Amino acid sequence: MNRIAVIIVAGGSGSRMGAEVPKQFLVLDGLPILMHTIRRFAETLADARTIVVLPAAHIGYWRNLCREYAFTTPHEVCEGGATRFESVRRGLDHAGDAGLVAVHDGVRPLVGREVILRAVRDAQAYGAVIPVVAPVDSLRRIADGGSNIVDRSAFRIVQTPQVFHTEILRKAYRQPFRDSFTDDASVVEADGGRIYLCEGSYMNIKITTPVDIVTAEALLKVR
Ligand SMILES: Nc1ccn([C@@H]2O[C@H](COP(=O)(O)OP(=O)(O)OP(=O)(O)O)[C@@H](O)[C@H]2O)c(=O)n1
Ligand SMILES: C[C@](O)(CO)[C@H](O)COP(=O)(O)O
Repeated sequence: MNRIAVIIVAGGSGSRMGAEVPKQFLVLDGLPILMHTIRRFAETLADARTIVVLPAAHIGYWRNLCREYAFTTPHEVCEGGATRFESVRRGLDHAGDAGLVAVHDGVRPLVGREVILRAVRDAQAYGAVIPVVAPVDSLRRIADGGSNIVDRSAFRIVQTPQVFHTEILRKAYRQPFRDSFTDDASVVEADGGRIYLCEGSYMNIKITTPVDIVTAEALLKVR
């Protein structure tokens, strides 16, 4: 396997969660969310270099949390930016000479070993791989003051880790930011890259609003 760098982006403010601290620091089953996430990768990719991107104002807070929870899983810390795009770009500066880079949301603490290994294996072959799941609800497009049903089989819900050959991701992240860059795949695609899909997991939720905390607590019990 190529050497791999894991960039865990946790530089956001968690505005939709509305908590007193950014959601990545909230405690889930006795441990801050971000520590669950880092552990999942350390357990699965023991030799990977792990870079954790944090809000500049919370780096000291994180170091205190690590002491408080006696969290010793190895990781490097770097300062994030105003957007996820900027945070990933800064994380990439720390990826060194790894052949592959996996970018994962710090707020997806339930990511499983199978999804991580599948994305990494497929990225070695295809260069740019993202995990997805099929929507389980009906979908409607809002248009012209009304809405129309769309064919849900034509859509997939996108997750992380998104894994790339490092040179593909580095080149893509030299582009100027666009509002359409919601994930790493959108950045690579805008640079002319082709994105391959692999199977994600319905367990791999992104903690975004308070209800996700309740869901994640429940899911942790069944793992
Ligand atoms: N400037 C930013 C914004 C987001 N992220 C990270 O990208 C991931 C996915 O973003 P999201 O769920 O939108 O997190 P927030 O931006 O923190 O949430 P919100 O949009 O509700 O403010 C999170 O792990 C978040 O910390 C980041 O590293 N740097
Ligand atoms: C990267 C991501 O988690 C893939 O689903 C998602 O695009 C992040 O979106 P958000 O707007 O930052 O919540």
